[in-house]
Amino acid sequence: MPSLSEAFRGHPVYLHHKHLDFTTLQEQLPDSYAWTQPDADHAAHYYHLTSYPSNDHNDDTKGVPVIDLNHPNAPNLIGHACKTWGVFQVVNHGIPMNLFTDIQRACLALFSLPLHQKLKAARSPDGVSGYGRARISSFFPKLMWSECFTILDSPLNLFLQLWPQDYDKYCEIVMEYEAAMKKLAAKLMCLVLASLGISKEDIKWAGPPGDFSGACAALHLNSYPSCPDPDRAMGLAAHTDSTLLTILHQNNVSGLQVLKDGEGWEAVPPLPGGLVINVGDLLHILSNGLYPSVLHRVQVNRSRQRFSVAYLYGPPTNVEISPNAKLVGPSRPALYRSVTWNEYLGTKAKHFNKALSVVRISSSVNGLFDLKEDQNNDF
Ligand SMILES: C=C1C[C@]23C[C@@]1(O)CC[C@H]2[C@@]12CCC[C@@](C)(C(=O)O1)[C@H]2[C@@H]3C(=O)O
Ligand SMILES: O=C(O)CCC(=O)C(=O)O
Ligand SMILES: [Fe+2]
Repeated sequence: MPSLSEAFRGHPVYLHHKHLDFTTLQEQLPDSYAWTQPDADHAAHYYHLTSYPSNDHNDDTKGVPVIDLNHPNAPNLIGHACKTWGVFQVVNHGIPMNLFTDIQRACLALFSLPLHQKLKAARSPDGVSGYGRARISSFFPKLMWSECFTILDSPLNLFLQLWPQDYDKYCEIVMEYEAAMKKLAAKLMCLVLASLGISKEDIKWAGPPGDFSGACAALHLNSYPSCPDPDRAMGLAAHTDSTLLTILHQNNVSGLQVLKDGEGWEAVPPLPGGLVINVGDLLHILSNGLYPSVLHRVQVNRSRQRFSVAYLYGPPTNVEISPNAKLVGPSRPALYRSVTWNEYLGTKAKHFNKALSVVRISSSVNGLFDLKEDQNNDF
């Protein structure tokens, strides 16, 4: 089976911009990072930075759903959240609080290293793991106010380059975190599938015990340093993840926003001990468009560094994912052709937010119109 690290071999992304040393950029926002012009009337619509209104309401009854995984009705609540939002937060998920403290400590240690040290683990243009900018940077003329480490399976090789003497200090934490996420992701998959009326037995790659042990995943550690001019900067531009599910832990600094159909950008406030679950493009395909992948972005702020840890979870890279037979019928034909995660990552590397429409069979043939996808095409 090709590994995730082979997915980009044919689609190298050259991120040849120089600056990454945010510690030297604290006085004034360099033009290369300015997504909006000062005083420009058109600023509000520049690069869709705020082309949808932001909903800053503090109404607890609205906003991204928070779901207690121990709730007897959890599958239905999850199904409703996936259908209407493409994102939800979970509590009572069984991950001990100290694991979050530990992984956030690892983030602080990693991102606090001097730039020349971090660059020893720099990601190669056709590679997946290592230090650098988000791969999506190559689709934008401006730089994002963030840096990241991507880890596939063991962090050992990466950490050996960063801490030749002390490499095992954080290895254990990362491995423990990945193991906990793998277990939680399998549980979430069962709940999501149940909400679609699909059983584990319908998903061959889930394996006979139905533990999804063949799943593939990447751990993506993000840092968003404090920014001298946050209104003109962009932490991470609007994108969907190519995954089945993404499980995200954020430190106690806000910044994540999701696009809600017809309502605009909604903040996803950090919840102590909570985890954000995003529907990714592969679940969008598997659910035949019933659970749309969520467009999300990150805004930065003037005073506090934000860290997030994304567990990007998908099937074995060579398994064909297609709309599940139980969700396809005369009244709802298959909207997507089948793709492997490996192939889809290549499509995403080439077409970015248009990747879903590239694998779409044909909206006009089916007489159906997928609003969400059309929004994505604007980016
Ligand atoms: C498995 C993966 C998904 C991802 C590409 C990657 O190989 C590792 C990084 C992931 C990430 C995180 C930030 C947003 C994103 C679109 C990107 O550029 O890198 C996702 C990729 C994805 O989901 O397609
Ligand atoms: O930092 C965040 O909250 C979001 C990160 C993200 O979207 C990603 O890593 O894919
Ligand atoms: Fe994301």
